Amino acid sequence: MEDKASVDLPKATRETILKNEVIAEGKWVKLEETTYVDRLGKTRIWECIKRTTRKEGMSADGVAVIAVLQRTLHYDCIVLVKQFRPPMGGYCLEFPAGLIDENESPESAALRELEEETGFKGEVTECSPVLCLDPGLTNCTTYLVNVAINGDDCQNVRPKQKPEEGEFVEVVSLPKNDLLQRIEGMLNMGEKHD
Ligand SMILES: Nc1nc(=O)[nH]c2c1ncn2[C@H]1C[C@H](O)[C@@H](COP(=O)(O)OP(=O)(O)O)O1
Repeated sequence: MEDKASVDLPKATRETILKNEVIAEGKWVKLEETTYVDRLGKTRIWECIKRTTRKEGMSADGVAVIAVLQRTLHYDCIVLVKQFRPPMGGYCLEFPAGLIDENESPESAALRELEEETGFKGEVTECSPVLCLDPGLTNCTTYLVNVAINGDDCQNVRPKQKPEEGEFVEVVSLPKNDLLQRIEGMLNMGEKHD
């Protein structure tokens, strides 16, 4: 019998980028129009936001740090930061994060950003592959870096933040198990219960 779908559908080709045109550029980000050919051979345009800070050869723009604060006789806590985010017009609770400096490894960037934003010194336990967070909008990429903080260590007993100019960060530590339960609850939200 004839396979009708393969007769009716135009032949698919691989998508190709033709050009990137900068429409507007600021100090930190730029708006580009990307002209590409879709899988059916049609030429299309996509509006993209890119960071200006991405240098040639950099594997990702930034790091986000999943930091677990471990202390004797305390529940393990995830260290988060709360700060005003102008694009959101409000406060956001986030993993400590920041841009990777030139020639800096994701692990070093993670430990540096964690210390700057929270004062805690930690040890990297794992690093993710490069992740894209909003690929329909931006080519911005990040590593998720797991860090363990020994809260009993004297250098972590009274952590002192090292904020950059204009950076105002509040540290919020939440019990790891509570957070995991919440996430698990959210993942189960769509499931049927008897
Ligand atoms: N999109 C941005 N607009 C700005 O006006 N300024 C920005 C943007 N992204 C980063 N920055 C500035 C703010 C800081 O001075 C530096 C470094 O930021 P970093 O701490 O590495 O990252 P964030 O945690 O996302 O601020 O860049």
